[in-house]
Amino acid sequence: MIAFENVAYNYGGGELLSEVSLKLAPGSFHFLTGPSGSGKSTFLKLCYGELLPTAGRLTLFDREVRGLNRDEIARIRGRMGIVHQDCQFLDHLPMAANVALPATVTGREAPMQDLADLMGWVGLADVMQAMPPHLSGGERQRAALARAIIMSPEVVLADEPTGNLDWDMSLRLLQLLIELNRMGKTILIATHDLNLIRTAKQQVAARVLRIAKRRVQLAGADL
Ligand SMILES: Nc1ncnc2c1ncn2[C@@H]1O[C@H](COP(=O)(O)OP(=O)(O)OP(=O)(O)O)[C@@H](O)[C@H]1O
Repeated sequence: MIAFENVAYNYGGGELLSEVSLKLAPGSFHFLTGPSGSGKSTFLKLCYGELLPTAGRLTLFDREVRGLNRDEIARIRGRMGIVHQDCQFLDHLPMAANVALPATVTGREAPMQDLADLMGWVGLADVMQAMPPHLSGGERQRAALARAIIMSPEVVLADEPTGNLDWDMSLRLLQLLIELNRMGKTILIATHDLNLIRTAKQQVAARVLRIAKRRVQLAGADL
């Protein structure tokens, strides 16, 4: 589904990631961890085609990304749901409209009932008509997850989705991601919260990728 073969990435100041070779299989659950600045967001951006490798071969849904045109990359990205580190919303639109935006902009408007079901699933049924500035951090993160999955992606990539949340809210968000995985979605979460990883591993066969010294490698069972 996502396959790195000897991939490197370099923003121009020397290699940030080197010799990355790994595969994310369909239905798998991965965490990505590593120190601040080690390249977690960069790795995720490679996974969704925002950045292209500066060396090596990266395959997304069986397509080598280098050589794809913008439309082809956009189609691949349409099969992925991305929860960004800073979940931004359009402040002049109610939450339901914000969540529905990926559907609206592609002209495939989500049926109102589907939208209501999705908002209910993330626990935001009561704030569908609220404006974004009135939401708490936890509500915003759950709305960002809802927005990421409204187009039924096969893969969900989340960049520090619990970064600003308290533990209870982090667990709630984790639970939603575990449920998505049980529905068959491939999940990759960048986080430096080891407690979150340990908690998840009690419930799913999550594997942990760790970035260290520019390499991305499977961490041992010590986590
Ligand atoms: N567009 C860019 N141009 C140049 N350097 C960049 C760019 N984006 C990120 N970097 C640098 O690449 C390194 C890795 O950044 P990245 O955001 O991938 O790390 P991270 O592990 O996600 O960090 P954090 O945990 O703090 O979010 C950092 O040193 C950062 O300054």
